[in-house]
Amino acid sequence: MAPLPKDTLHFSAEHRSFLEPHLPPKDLPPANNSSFPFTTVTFATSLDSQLALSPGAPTQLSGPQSKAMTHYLRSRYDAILIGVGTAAADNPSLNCRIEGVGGYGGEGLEGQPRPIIIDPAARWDFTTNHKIFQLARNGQGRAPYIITGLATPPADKKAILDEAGGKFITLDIATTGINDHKLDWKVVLKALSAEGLRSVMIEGGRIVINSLLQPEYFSVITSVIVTIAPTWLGTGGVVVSPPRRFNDEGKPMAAVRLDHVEWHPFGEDVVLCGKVKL
Ligand SMILES: NC(=O)C1=CN([C@@H]2O[C@H](COP(=O)(O)OP(=O)(O)OC[C@H]3O[C@@H](n4cnc5c(N)ncnc54)[C@H](OP(=O)(O)O)[C@@H]3O)[C@@H](O)[C@H]2O)C=CC1
Ligand SMILES: Nc1nc(O)c(N)c(N[C@@H]2O[C@H](COP(=O)(O)O)[C@@H](O)[C@H]2O)n1
Repeated sequence: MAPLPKDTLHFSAEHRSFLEPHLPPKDLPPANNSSFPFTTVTFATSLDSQLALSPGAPTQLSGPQSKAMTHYLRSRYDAILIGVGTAAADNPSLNCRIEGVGGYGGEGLEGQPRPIIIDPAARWDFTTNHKIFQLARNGQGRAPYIITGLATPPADKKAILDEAGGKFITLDIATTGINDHKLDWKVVLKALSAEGLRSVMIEGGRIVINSLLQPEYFSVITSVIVTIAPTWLGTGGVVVSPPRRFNDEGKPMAAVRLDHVEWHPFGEDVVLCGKVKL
């Protein structure tokens, strides 16, 4: 057997049962054009609700145990979704590095999620040297699908995607001003189902999460899994804080609340699982 890659991660069986009620069932039926995928919003945050020190500064919040948990999650979803801000800032791998999945001791690409990047104006400036494409070439991850509003995306980028096994998916976008593109998340999720993707974990960043955690989308969020790291990043970071809501009398109320909540310690971090309270 070929040696495992050096960055292979391990996640012990004893922690898996805690997560199970919040994950897609292993026997999910095939997706179809009118279904929504099993959708989990999942990210790592600081105690001051920040994803990173700044949009251009990749910030390790998860400790080793919760990082392994995130990779176990990646093995359980058909797709993993981020915004172009994250793609541009982090040059992420967006693969699963848990022992036993494809490229890490397993067969083919089994257990590797499809990366989805929300890029309405096709501004992500990628080359074949970006990690995601290197991993796809090495058989350690899948090539991305990029969701855009452009009917004709740039030919050079399309060629890179085609060669790697990825593609652009064009959707209708409401444009409300320069650099202000708004995709309807229900349209995005249905488009993933139409691609046969039955489940998706949405990792971030801030704009993605804050736009998704709004009442019109509560019904399509199946679960929420948040890693909380014992650190304050301080002012000026990338903050998760969805828009404030107001009740019928115009009084402010919480933007979102979770119920069916469970907490689990992973090393120095704690992982919160729950459902959006409707
Ligand atoms: N700690 C963690 O778990 C995670 C941390 N991060 C961090 O988050 C930061 C990036 O966050 P951020 O800058 O907010 O970027 P995002 O990844 O949220 O991407 C934002 C961009 O994606 C497009 N987009 C997102 N939502 C929509 C929508 N509903 N409709 C249309 N377009 C949309 C827009 O592109 P356009 O501007 O072209 O219109 C928008 O500017 C990075 O620092 C990264 O490290 C990211 C993920 C997880
Ligand atoms: N779970 C989690 N913990 C952190 O501390 C993080 N910074 C992130 N970031 C997300 O993971 C992506 C990087 O993934 P790869 O290791 O490159 O596969 C990053 O782009 C964020 O989406 N997540």
